[in-house]
Amino acid sequence: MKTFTSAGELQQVLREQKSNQKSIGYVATMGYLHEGHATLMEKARKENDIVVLSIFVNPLQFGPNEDFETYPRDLERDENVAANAGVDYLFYPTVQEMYGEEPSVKVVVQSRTDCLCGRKRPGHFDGVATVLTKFFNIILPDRAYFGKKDAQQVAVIDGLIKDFNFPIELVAVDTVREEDGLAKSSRNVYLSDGERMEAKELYQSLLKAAEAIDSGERNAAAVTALVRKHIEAHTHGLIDYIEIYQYPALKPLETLSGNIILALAVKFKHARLIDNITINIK
Ligand SMILES: Nc1ncnc2c1ncn2[C@@H]1O[C@H](COP(=O)(O)OP(=O)(O)OP(=O)(O)O)[C@@H](O)[C@H]1O
Ligand SMILES: CC(C)(CO)[C@@H](O)C(=O)[O-]
Ligand code: BAL
Repeated sequence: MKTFTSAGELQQVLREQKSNQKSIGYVATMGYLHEGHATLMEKARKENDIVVLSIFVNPLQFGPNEDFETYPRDLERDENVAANAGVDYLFYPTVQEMYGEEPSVKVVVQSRTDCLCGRKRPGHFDGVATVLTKFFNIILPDRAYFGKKDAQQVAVIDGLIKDFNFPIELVAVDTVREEDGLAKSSRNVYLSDGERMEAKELYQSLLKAAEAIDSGERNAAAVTALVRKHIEAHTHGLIDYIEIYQYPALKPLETLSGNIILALAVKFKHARLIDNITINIK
């Protein structure tokens, strides 16, 4: 595996690979890699000639009171995980390399952002879309791999790829979980032991809701109330949102039908966790 910090140098190497008809799979991350990330890389490894991984904690997608400064970082450890997962090229740019003194252009996402994390983190998806536009242009991937844990992000990137005509196949990968069901996340490292025990209840609450839906519950408010009650009873976390939408359109619905997403965000002391399930109601 070769690590690049220069966009120009990586771009040159990848353009040569493309001219040799090599297919390129791309995994975008903010680092502090875990098995969720490894699953994306391994899938990219199976489906492409070349695998590129980026590690970049993107300041544009963090709000002023969020955890940009304290986001966990460990390049040496990440290089090992990436090499073991079969990554060929690791791109690890500085903020200066990506944006210079100040970005002069940004991408604004116009739809699917007035709910969930888009509403709670104003400007977040503009930052995500801006940095991915740059990465897509630098890397020119054939396929790009993203996790369904960030389901709203997948929906927004789908729009970005279609609207800007990127010739990229978006591959959405199922959420990888700990044994007790907690979605793997770089931010889990900031949970105290007590919070870590409680955090498994997030997924349990979603499973409980899925059971209720399976048994015939079709009222969206009743389902979110059930999830709220479970989380309040079993954790000290602060609920940021529990919402249900059509997926991937992210349009509201009162009576459940078709493809839906039930998503939540809960704040613990030093970590805000998200999770979701999607269900196809026949
Ligand atoms: N548990 C997981 N299963 C599958 N994909 C995941 C998982 N966690 C993260 N990903 C995906 O990995 C990519 C990079 O995500 P990122 O680096 O933000 O990791 P993260 O663990 O989600 O971090 P955080 O939860 O702290 O935001 C995204 O496409 C994300 O959806
Ligand atoms: C896609 C991404 C790497 C863009 O910074 C980030 O939002 C993430 O890690 O999901
Ligand atoms: N996986 C989402 C990146 C973020 O929390 O900013």
